[in-house]
Amino acid sequence: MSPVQERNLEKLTECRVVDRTGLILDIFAQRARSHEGKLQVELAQLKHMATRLVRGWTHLERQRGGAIGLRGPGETQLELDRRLLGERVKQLQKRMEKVETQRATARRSRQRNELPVVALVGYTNAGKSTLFNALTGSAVYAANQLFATLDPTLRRLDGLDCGPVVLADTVGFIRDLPHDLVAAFRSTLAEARDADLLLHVVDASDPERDERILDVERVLKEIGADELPQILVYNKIDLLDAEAAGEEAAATVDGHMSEPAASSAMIGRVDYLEGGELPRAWVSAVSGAGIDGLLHAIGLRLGDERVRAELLLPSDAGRLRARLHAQGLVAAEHVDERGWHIRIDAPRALVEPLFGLPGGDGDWLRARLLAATDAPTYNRATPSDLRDRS
Ligand SMILES: Nc1nc2c(ncn2[C@@H]2O[C@H](COP(=O)(O)OP(=O)(O)OP(=O)(O)O)[C@@H](O)[C@H]2O)c(=O)[nH]1
Ligand SMILES: [Mg+2]
Repeated sequence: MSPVQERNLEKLTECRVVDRTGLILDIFAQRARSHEGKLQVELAQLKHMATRLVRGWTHLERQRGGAIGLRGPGETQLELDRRLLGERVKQLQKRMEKVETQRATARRSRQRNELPVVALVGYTNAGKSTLFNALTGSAVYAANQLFATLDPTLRRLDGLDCGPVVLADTVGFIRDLPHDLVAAFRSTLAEARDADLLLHVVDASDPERDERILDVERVLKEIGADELPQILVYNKIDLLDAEAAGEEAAATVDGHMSEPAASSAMIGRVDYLEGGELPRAWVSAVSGAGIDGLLHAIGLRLGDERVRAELLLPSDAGRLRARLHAQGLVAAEHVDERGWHIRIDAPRALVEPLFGLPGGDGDWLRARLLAATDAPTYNRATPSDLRDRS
């Protein structure tokens, strides 16, 4: 090997060690399955390559012998590389925008169809896809590798107390997920950001699980999903020995428990803690322990976050009715001689902005909808109530 070759090899090796983003991207590239996932990875790789080009990553020149003929007058190899990269990046960005728009449209229509979204988030390898399978009874690719899942997978989940929901599996998080990567996977992570509930899956057998939880919280913050309702799901409890697991579960609930603490019989239970702490569920996605309890907890948690009511709008309240439709809140309606009977069933977050409507409409809605949520049956708002408000 010539000294030059040796130096290049050195540079390359060095670069693989320090280039964490590049390494992660390589893994991502091997795992991406869908069109969207592949686009995201290629885009991120090119952008990453562009930052290295600026620093003069000269061995690329030799690799791109075929492109020499494209070089414009007076253009150096570096400039050419940069231009070609820039063009490809632009092309990919345009395609990504299209895919993102499609995804956003699908998400909005799901909201309109009143299906709440429950997203599985968590550190890579925590068992999200396995849990996804256990919850939906489907077979999604799960493997003992980092980043087995790159593309979000969506399934409808029936049989919950709160009605059907959409369950979303997502890409695993890691410590210090480079900022560029968060941006690159924006549309995948948007599934988490726009969810109604997050199941934060933790590998209970991981000795570093507490740090992992903090790492995931940090990424959630970065994508603007840290304020969403969450259930902490401690998975893989089959790997904890029974006695230790019992103590663990007892320790987490010490002092705040609504039920008496017990032993390993607590495995598979759900703890509802006080003082703003997250509810915790203890499950094994592999053995199925605790899955029923988790399903029940999801139903309860989502029940809190939805507004359900029936309203009777007089036929002259067309403007308010239009607003309800535009916001995607109307689950069903029929009209008779008394007016429009409108069934509202929607996430609270979509309903609350309407409480600010002018002309008394907002106050009227607030009174009707919030009262109705405590007793989610028929709300006796009558046309005369509606006229009284002015
Ligand atoms: N023993 C045990 N292993 C589990 C359990 N859940 C998942 N695993 C294993 O953990 C590994 C990772 O599972 P995945 O479901 O692919 O993890 P993931 O969180 O989806 O990983 P990424 O998609 O890479 O983020 C696989 O080998 C699973 O079989 C569990 O409850 N018990
Ligand atoms: Mg997965």
